[in-house]
Amino acid sequence: MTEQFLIERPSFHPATGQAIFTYGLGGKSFTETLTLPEVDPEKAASPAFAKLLDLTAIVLGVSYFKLRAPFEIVAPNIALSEAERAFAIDVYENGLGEFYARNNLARFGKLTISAPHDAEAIKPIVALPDRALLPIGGGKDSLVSVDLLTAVGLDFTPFAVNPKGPIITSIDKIGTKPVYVTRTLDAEMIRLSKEPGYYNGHVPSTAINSMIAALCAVLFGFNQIVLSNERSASEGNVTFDGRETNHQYSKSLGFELLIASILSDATGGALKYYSLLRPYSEARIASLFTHETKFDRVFSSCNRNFRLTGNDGPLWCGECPKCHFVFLIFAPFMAKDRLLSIFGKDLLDNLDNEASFRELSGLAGQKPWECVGEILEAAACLYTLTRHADWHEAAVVRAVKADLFAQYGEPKLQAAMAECLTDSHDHHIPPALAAKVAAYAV
Ligand SMILES: CC(=O)N[C@H]1[C@@H](OP(=O)(O)OP(=O)(O)OC[C@H]2O[C@@H](n3ccc(=O)[nH]c3=O)[C@H](O)[C@@H]2O)O[C@H](CO)[C@@H](O)[C@@H]1O[C@H](C)C(=O)N[C@@H](C)C(=O)N[C@@H](CCC(=O)O)C(=O)O
Ligand SMILES: Nc1ncnc2c1ncn2[C@@H]1O[C@H](COP(=O)(O)OP(=O)(O)OP(=O)(O)O)[C@@H](O)[C@H]1O
Repeated sequence: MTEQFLIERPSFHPATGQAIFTYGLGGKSFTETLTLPEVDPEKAASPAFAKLLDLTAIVLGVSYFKLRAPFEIVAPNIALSEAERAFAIDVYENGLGEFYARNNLARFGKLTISAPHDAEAIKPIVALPDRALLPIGGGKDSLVSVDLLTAVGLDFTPFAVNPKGPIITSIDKIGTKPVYVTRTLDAEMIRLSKEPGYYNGHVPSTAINSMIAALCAVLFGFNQIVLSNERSASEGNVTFDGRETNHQYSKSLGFELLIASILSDATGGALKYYSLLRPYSEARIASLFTHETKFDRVFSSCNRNFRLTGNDGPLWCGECPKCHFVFLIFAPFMAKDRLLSIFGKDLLDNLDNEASFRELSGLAGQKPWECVGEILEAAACLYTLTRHADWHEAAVVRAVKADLFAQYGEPKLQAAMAECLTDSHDHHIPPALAAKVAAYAV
């Protein structure tokens, strides 16, 4: 028989706040659990919540599906509309694009999802107060959103899945009571992913966290989920199997529009989902971050902090592409002593890092499989540093300068920097809020 991935109907238990998700693959059963804060059972009884729970089961399934990546997905007890089926396929194809590219698996356009048809996908409206749930990732981006929402006076509550390290310390500094969710993955899945005969790889974590946020929005009363995804997140890494694959796919604008529509239908139009930082490049976000110093000692964008088992090293490892990229985009805008005190060392004055900066700026290799900005953006920031009093003599800046100029030419680099600092109108922020934020973030 053809191998299938089975997604069972999930269950929710208001008394314990636990949502249980069960999956089947190759004769094995896997269970993932979410533990939410104390819940009003009435809120959990709405058709909107039932629909969101089913869709969450679909999205969380990617972690288990990827062990074998079979072509057939079956969900015999989860009814899906045509739009929801397309959403599910998008999550399992494009959301796992990096996983397929790195494991050389041709799955694009070949996956099927067999599930009953839901003819009434647009659910009755749920009453949700005008409050924002703000996912906090512990890095610079969501903290810039904190600053913007505070400035324009939109009431928000911090939200995190499996909070740890910089997420907790940043939320403590924000000083508003958060909503925290504990997510427990099946330990057998993690064990198997290191065994022969099984695959491992990247999963679309923003899609996962967003579905969990949607459950909380309905249970705890928030009419909007405000992401902090930058415009650079829409750029892919490599073309594989005829498609552009993107490490940050579920942070892209395309995915944002798709999930926003699915969440809106599930709640009768009550729940909005948008990224407040979509108009901005990473460089622009870095420049906005410099306005506030209170998070300097507690935030980190280094993903080593966010492993399931936590991090026993420094806040910034200083070795990964994400550390290098964030250092690079802060350098043009932040006082040098402040930047050095955040990172604890000068990443641009160490030739061991030259190859990494070359990859980030398109002078070698490919864009790293990491949460980093656009190639041209990195090149433009490096160019700015070649003319910056504090940085033009840094070892890496000197080492790459000639190649940078030869590859791009000064006019292109200057234009790219100007483009980085020009805000885009291609976003999905409610217009009145967008206007207020634009007036503040000049
Ligand atoms: C923290 C991190 O970057 N983890 C990635 C890393 O996993 P690693 O083995 O080093 O550590 P763990 O995260 O603790 O994972 C242990 C195993 O569990 C599997 N797993 C984890 C989470 C999950 O939801 N499902 C899972 O199956 C994992 O595969 C390990 O076997 O490498 C993995 C393989 O490439 C990555 O998948 C891990 O990435 C995490 C899922 C993660 O949360 N990453 C975010 C920091 C991240 O990359 N965010 C992107 C946005 C991506 C998107 O489309 O939304 C970004 O900010 O750009
Ligand atoms: N554990 C988490 N729980 C809830 N939301 C999260 C979590 N991790 C990341 N997010 C959210 O997912 C989105 C993408 O995360 P990302 O890592 O890009 O942002 P960040 O941590 O704010 O900034 P940086 O890019 O500097 O790391 C952001 O909106 C972020 O707030």
